[in-house]
Amino acid sequence: MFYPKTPFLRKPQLEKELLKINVAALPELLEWLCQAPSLTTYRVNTLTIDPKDYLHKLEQTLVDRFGQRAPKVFRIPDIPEMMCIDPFKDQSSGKGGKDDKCQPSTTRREIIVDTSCGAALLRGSHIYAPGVLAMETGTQLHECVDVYADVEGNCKRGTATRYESSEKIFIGIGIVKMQRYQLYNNQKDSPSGIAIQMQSTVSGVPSLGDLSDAYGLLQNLPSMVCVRVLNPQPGDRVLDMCAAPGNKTSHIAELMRDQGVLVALDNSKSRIKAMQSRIGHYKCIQSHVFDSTKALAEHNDQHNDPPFSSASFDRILLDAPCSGIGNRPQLSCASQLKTAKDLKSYPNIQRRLFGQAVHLLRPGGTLVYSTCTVTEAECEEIVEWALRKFPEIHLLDAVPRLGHSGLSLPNFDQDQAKLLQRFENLAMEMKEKALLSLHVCMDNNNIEDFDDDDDDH
Ligand SMILES: C[S@@+](CC[C@H](N)C(=O)[O-])C[C@H]1O[C@@H](n2cnc3c(N)ncnc32)[C@H](O)[C@@H]1O
Repeated sequence: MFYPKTPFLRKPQLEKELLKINVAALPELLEWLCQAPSLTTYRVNTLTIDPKDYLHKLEQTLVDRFGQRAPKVFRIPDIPEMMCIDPFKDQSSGKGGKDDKCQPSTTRREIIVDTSCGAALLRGSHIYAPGVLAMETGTQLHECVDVYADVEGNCKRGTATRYESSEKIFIGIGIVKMQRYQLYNNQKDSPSGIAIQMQSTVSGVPSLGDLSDAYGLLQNLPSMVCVRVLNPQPGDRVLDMCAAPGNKTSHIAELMRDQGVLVALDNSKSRIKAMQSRIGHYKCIQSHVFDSTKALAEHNDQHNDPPFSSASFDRILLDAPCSGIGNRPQLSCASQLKTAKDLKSYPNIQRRLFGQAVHLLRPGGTLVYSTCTVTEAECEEIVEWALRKFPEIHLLDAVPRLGHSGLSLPNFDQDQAKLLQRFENLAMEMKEKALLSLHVCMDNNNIEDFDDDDDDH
């Protein structure tokens, strides 16, 4: 059964480039990137529900769906708003996020999806109507089908015959909820709704669909750690420099108990618009379409709208645009990465954003820098550059600590690297970590009016 060992199967040039700029990109890392994390995590909106009540609600949903085989839900003290579902917890079989019982059958008909849909299925999603690339003629309602992802990208939407390819990835087994005529024959309206309800996948992650609602949001563990490291408090003045779609923004607002000012910037008009419709009800959030590389005003007048005066924020989150290679599983490489030039373009914008953040942070404030990628150039090298460029800042331990240390570099020793967090595991023993991310806590404390009472860390 074919399963990729690198996300760069179709882009070997890019893989070569990555290996050049990232010594950590060993074959194990590439293989790990192709695999889905086994942990599913929800963040509870603590302004609308008590996490204990949400836990019971989630447990009930799992029992209704899976009966006695329902996976365990658990919480950890450091992030009480996080619910973790791990099908392999306390089990000796299926270790490492793989369900060996989920196998294809020559007697079942096939459904083909693209690799981004395939990745979502491995994390527990169902297949929605627009995602079905191929369904064989004669496929019946409620029929059990094998689902494959097309790595080559050659399968045309509406294909009615079996799609032959040596590089199609078996994803799992599903039940048909929509037939061909519903998917492809309707000229007027584009089809919507669940077309194939997944029963099981090779990742072993329960096929629950997305249970996000007003009480809980499907969100990866490192994203939650990131906001917990920022440690926003009610009444703070916080800047989220690259905010859309606003998943970390709403977490910050909830930890602030919706009290204080949370400025959310993003340079994408459509993404800010979508974010406003989702989280516009928080009183503390002020969102703007704005280029954060220009967020610092030339003159220090009072500014309510961007650009802002220097030292005007207690805490800043810089969740930077990045190459996105750490978003697992990567069945074929991140859609924003087309060429080696794309890969090399990110450190430049990350440095420009970082420079603005340092000036906007008040003395004694906290800055968290995070990415969802693995390259040293976008992670440790950015931190090493910032420490050299801005002697007024220094690293603080990123707590709570659920990831590993960062990587040490020639000018960035192990003691410094230990203060960072990297959610990546080359030894493969911690597959539950969702995506890769790196956090830097900064505290520019050598400025004269440093407030000693502010004991953030
Ligand atoms: C990693 S995503 C942010 C995800 C978000 N923090 C969350 O948790 O939901 C990076 C965002 O940076 C935005 N972006 C890219 N360049 C920017 C810039 N110069 N100024 C502001 N936002 C920018 C992109 O539009 C994108 O929405």
